[in-house]
Formats: sequence, C-alpha cells, structure tokens
Amino acid sequence: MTENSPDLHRSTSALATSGSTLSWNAVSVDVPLSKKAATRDPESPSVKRILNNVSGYVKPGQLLFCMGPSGSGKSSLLDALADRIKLPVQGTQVLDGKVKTAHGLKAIAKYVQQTDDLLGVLTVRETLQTAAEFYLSDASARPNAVDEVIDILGLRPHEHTKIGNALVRGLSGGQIRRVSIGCELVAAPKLIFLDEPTSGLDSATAFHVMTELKRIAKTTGMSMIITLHQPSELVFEMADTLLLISSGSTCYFGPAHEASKYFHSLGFSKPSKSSDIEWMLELVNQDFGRLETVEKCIRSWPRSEHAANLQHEVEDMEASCADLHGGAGKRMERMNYASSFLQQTITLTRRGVLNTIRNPAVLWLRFAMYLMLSLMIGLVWLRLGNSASVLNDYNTALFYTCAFMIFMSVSVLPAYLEERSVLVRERANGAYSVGAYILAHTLYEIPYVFLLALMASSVTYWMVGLTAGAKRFFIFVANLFLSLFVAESMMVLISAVIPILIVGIAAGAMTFGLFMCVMGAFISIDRIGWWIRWIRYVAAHFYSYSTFLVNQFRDTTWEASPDTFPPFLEPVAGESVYRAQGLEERLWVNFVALIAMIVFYRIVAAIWLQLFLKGKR
Ligand SMILES: Nc1ncnc2c1ncn2[C@@H]1O[C@H](COP(=O)(O)OP(=O)(O)OP(=O)(O)O)[C@@H](O)[C@H]1O
Repeated sequence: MTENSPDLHRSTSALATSGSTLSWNAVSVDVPLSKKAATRDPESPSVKRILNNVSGYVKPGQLLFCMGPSGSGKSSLLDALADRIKLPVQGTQVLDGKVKTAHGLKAIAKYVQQTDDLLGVLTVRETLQTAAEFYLSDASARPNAVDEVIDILGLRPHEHTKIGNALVRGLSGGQIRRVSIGCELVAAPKLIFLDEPTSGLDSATAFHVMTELKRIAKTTGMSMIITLHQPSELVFEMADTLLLISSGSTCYFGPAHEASKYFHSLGFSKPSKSSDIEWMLELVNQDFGRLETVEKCIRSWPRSEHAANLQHEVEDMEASCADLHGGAGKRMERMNYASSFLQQTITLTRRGVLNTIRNPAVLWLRFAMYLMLSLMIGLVWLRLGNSASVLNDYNTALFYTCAFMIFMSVSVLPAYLEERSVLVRERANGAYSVGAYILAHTLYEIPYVFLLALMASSVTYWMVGLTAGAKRFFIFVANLFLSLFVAESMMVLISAVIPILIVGIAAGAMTFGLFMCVMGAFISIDRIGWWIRWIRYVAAHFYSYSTFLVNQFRDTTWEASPDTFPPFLEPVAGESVYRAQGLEERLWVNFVALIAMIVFYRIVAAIWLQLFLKGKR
C-alpha cells in the first residue's frame, strides 16, 4: 500500500463473501422539461432523455467500469441501478435471479457516493468501527473487518486521526475519500457501487486503491460497478468490463480489453500519442468531440456483435427470473437491518456523545455563549433586591432569559446539518432505522442540555437575586432545561426539513421571533388580537415565561417604596405581576405542554426523515 506495508494478503478475509449478479435491460430515464421551455416551443419534446435503452450486467468478482465524458449519464445510470434516483426508471433489472427490489438491493449492496459525508470529529477507526456495528451482526467479526479495511486502504498510519472539518484539522481530501470507501467495504457487500472513488486521489494512491478493490473482487467475489472520469492506463487495465456511454446512450459494453479493437473496427484510428482510454473517451465526447463521430458511435452500437452478445446474456439472465413480469417490484417489503434496534440506538448514542463532546461548535461554543449571556443578564440585572419598584426589572430579566436562551438554540444548526448528511448516506445504505436515530439523538442530548441549563440557571439565578429557595431554583432549572430541549427539538425538525444552513437559520429565527411576540411579555395577552393570540399555545416561550414569572412571584410580598416613580405606598403581592399579564399559575400544565412539544417535534422530524430522506437524487 502507499503509506505502509501491512499483510494485505491474509488467507482469511473478514470481507469474504459471495458476489451478486445484476443485469439491466433497456434502462431509460426521462427528465420532464420545465413548462417554460414547453411554452417557448410547443413543438419541442416535453421530456429530456438522460438515459436511453442502456443494458448491461455485472457478475460476481467483476469490476465493471462505467465511463463517459462529463454529463454523459454515468452517475444517473449508477443511481438508476442503485435505486437512488427520484425519476421513474424504465426497463427491467434482475438481481441474483429475481426482480430487483429496493429492500432486496439494500440488503446486499452498498453505495459509495461522490461526496464524503462523515463526522469530522471522529477518528478513522471510530468511523469504520461505527459502520461495522451497523452493518455486521456478528460482533466478533467487526474488529477484523475494520483492521482489514484500514490496511487495504492504507489508513494504518492515520487510524487515530480525526476526519476533520472546518473547525478540526484532520485528514487530507484523498484520505477522507478512502475512509468513505472503507465505510461501505466494511459491510462486506455482495455488490458495491462506487461513484468516482478515485476523485481527489493522486495517481499513485488512485492506482493502489483500485488495485485493492480489484483484489477484493477477485478474492471475495464482490461485484463492483464503478464510475470513473479519466482513469490512467494502469487503472483502466483493471476493468473486466467497460460500459462506455455518451449522451445517455451506450457506445460500448463488453470486455474492457476488446474495446479499442471495437472502435478500430468502426473505422476510427488512434493517434499515436493517446492511450486507448483517452482516445475512446475523446471519440464519444458529446461536448468537445466531433458530433458526427459521437453519432456514429451511438448508431453503430445496436448493430454490433458485442450488442448482440450483451442482449443474449441479459435475456438469458431474465429467462431464469420467474417473477419478471409478475409485478414483484410492487410487493410490500420490510427492511431488515443487520443490527438490532437496540444495537443501532447504542451505537448512535455513543457516536452522538463523542460528536457532542468533541465538536467545538456543539458543546464548547454553546457553553461559552450561554455562560456569556448568563453573565450579561447577571451583571445588568445585578442583585435587584426586595422593593416593589424592581418588580418590572425582574420581569424583564426573566423575559430576556427565556427569549434569548431559547433563541440561541439556532446555533446548533450547523452541527445538525452535518449529522443530517451522514444520516442520509447511512440510511440510503440501510444502516439503521429513523426511529433509532431520533431516539439516540434524544438520549445523548439530555445530559448536555441539562448541564447547559444548570450552568446558565446557577449564574443567572444568584447574580440577579431571584426569589430564594431550593424548590424555586429546581423549578427554574427544570423549566430552562425543558425550554431549551423544545428549542433543540424544533431545530431537529428544521434541520430535517431544510438542508440549507442560512434558510434553516432564517426559519428558526423567524419562528422564535413570532413566538416571542405572543409569549405575554410587554403586552397583556388579552390585548393581543384573537386571530394571532392563539399562536401562544404552540409557542414554548409562553409556557416557559409563565413558569418563570409564577416561580418568581408566587407567594411573595414586595416592600413598599414610596419614594420611587411610580411610588408604591403599600407592600405589593408578587402574584399581581403575572396576573396583570393574563398569565395563570399552572406550572404542571406548562411542563406537560413543553414535554408534549419535545415529543411532537421529534416525531414529526422522524416521519419527515422516513418519508422524504431516502438519499435519492
Ligand atoms: N434530476 C435531473 N434533472 C434534470 N437533469 C438531470 C437530472 N439528473 C441528471 N440530469 C442531466 O443528465 C445528464 C447526465 O448527468 P450525470 O450526472 O448522470 O452525468 P455524469 O456522466 O455522471 O457527469 P459527471 O461526470 O460530470 O458527474 C446531465 O446533462 C444532467 O444535467
């Protein structure tokens, strides 16, 4: 390997598996064109065909290279075969003698996407170990599988290095690419789709990674479908089969070593300075090549002997598939995960704790922000005293505490979005259920949100000098904890629905802003119009602020202060503060409402993730 020399040729491989056979016949995909384009030219077609009758197959132990110029449809084909495309896919696909179904495919196949969606604060080993826990039901097989993948991908010197992100220094782009490949290899799939696995790698590393993939395919029988842009000659020699496409149509499918002979037979000749693969890619380049050459390649293909052989093979595979025309694709299927729900929850919780503790953006930055805010509140509203003249100052301190502590929860969004992209990748590969993800997310957030609330409460409570008493302090902490937890839960929902940071922040800020308006501060609830007043019932702020006020003022009497403006000639009962604002003494109702909101936001987030986050493009 490039960076060390492990024993790569162990006789017993933890990745040992049998391979799968996947065949596809006349796969086509159409993209509906915009209504605008159709109105401009009513004669123009209403769809654009991005894949046109593409057929092929991959057998156990084979490397199929899917190649073509940029925009030719390589990724679309990979997505169509891997069930990751939102558009309808025409044609038939047979997997191991049965009609390919989504869950059937997920159970045996993995997909390495072009983007590296990994948690930056985890080390290489932790990342691969986590993947092994999701994918391998046999716990005793996991350490060997992880070690083998680390060696195969030349990651031994970096196994304890963090992946890295904007805030944490870590691996190079090429090393991260290898970890992404390793996350799926560790599952020992029978079939693996790799979308541009060598992008970002230098030529030597690309060669070694491909050599190892080739070796795995040969020794374990794993079938591999790989898209590549412009491989070197050495890498190209590793292909068993080549599928060359241009403008979504097949230009060649067959043994890779016969491809150049085929193009020679069409009357093209290779310039002496070009390698075979450079030459073929140039011939079929629909953007920078000669149009008539590309058209000739596409037109000649269906009439060729290779196309006839391919059709023959594909039809043979379909003939052995009993349910091909029986609508098997519409069968109701249950997704079977390799690990149990409990194992998924434990692994996700442990990973979430690590991510929370190590991620400066999640824990330390937020602790610093809440500490600063608490100190600010404490210093401004410092030790207000017992006079009736400061009742309103206590009120504003509690408004500020409630509104801004909740508001600052938007800062958790970047970390949630990083988790979301990892979730999409892992869910699309059948790693775990949404239920386990949301449950784990709830479990690992409880201690850190509680500590955040406890720290902020301690500083604020004693600096401002809120009404003394252990019970009151406990209620204050519990109320702040639940309020922050509702806000975090809302952020879980926002990050599930809105994957764009700035839009998510805007949505969170706008919602919190609206909730602050109707929470009952500064204006008595009764004076807010009925048509907008109801919003308070869905706003955590309303329940939270009521509890803060009731907790502070119930059963209290405030000293008269005849010399202030306005003067208070008599002692004042604390209850008058929240009663004047139309708020009631219903602490338990407030707590139950906040808990219900936490449950509601998380369940809706789970439903959304289940229905709409399937990793399809
Ligand atoms: N969902 C979609 N809607 C509209 N057009 C699409 C969609 N998906 C793919 N296309 C178009 O289909 C063509 C093929 O895209 P695809 O990403 O498959 O090409 P590619 O060969 O993988 O390109 P590259 O090597 O640059 O990644 C492109 O013209 C692309 O714009």
